[in-house]
Amino acid sequence: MSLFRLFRGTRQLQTVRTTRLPPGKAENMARQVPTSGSADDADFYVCSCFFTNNFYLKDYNVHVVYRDDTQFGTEYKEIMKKYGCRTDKQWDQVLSQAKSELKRRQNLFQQSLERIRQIRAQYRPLHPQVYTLQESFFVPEFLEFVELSRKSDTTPEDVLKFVTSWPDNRVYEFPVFTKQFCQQFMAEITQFEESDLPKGRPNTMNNYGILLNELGFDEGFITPLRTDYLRPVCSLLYPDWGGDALDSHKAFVVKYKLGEDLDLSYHYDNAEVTLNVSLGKEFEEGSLSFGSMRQIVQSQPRYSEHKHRPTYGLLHRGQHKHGAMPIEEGERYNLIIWMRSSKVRNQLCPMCDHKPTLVQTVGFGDGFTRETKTVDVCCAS
Ligand SMILES: O=C(O)CCC(=O)C(=O)O
Ligand SMILES: [Fe+2]
Repeated sequence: MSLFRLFRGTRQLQTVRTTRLPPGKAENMARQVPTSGSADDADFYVCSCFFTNNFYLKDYNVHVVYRDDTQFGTEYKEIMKKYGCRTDKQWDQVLSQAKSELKRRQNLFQQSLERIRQIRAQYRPLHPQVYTLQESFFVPEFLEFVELSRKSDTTPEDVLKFVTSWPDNRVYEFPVFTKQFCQQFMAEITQFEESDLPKGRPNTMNNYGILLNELGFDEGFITPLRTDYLRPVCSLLYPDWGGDALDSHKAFVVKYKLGEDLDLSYHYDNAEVTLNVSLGKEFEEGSLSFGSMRQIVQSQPRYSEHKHRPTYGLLHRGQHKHGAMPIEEGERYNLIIWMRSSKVRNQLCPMCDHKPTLVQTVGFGDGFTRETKTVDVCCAS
């Protein structure tokens, strides 16, 4: 199997939607049915800014751009003093953190492939059935909501009856999974977390949490969840953010616990639309706080707080800035799906605000594709 397929697992295979098939059978079908060449079959890329922009300096809780030592010194030496980086020794540490972040990113894809190989060879799932999406994982309200969204004459107003909405900020909440599914899924994640196997973390702001593609969830679970269930909903709710053309994703679980990560800094996602489902376990506080859209600079942004309710999902625009407030008790696990639309991001990379410069990668990369020119047959002579 090529490295590319091993990494993404979705290039040639696609799950057929199954209704309550026995787990083993559903899994076999998911692995055998070839796709018919959908948009999701495209080759995906990262933007070259992945190797320069948005480097997170943990000690100072800031994101920086690092191109080389000279640019970095000119742009940041003075600014960083405001953040408490005052001595030469502190500056040397900052510089070395930026350089090691560059190295980490350069090695990221190769290391991820190595982890995937090792996990495939050595990990024995606790609940093999949770790797293949089945309708029994969903609550009936969610299925009804999706069913309605799939109909061609359904309007956004029709589906809003199924969600709690904050129309002024376009955040939507609705029930997604059953409690039983959430428990089994978290048990699976916990078993993996406690194993000795290597783990890829979702991003540099999270020290815990698991990348789901590495564990083998993309092919049979996240991809069909995105294409068959979330895309119809997002087509209606976010047509302006490529909701009808969400053709790749990055999916992971975040975890917060006293003594580990408690919260997540204010940020925006590298996504057009994000689904954030609260899985449990038991926790106090830890709400999601939304501010303004990335492109809008407000001196006093209005924040709105959204409480996580286990089994419920919050859907929001990726570039809607948000942060997770600290938990005060217990453990909180959330399934996060950053959904990307190449149609939107090929025009402007959300991380550098330029037309993306494509760099070959493996898997979904950051969801950019090479644009194919279309010929308008009416005008062609
Ligand atoms: O912890 C949460 O609920 C939010 C996580 C998040 O925003 C992210 O990982 O992008
Ligand atoms: Fe986020």
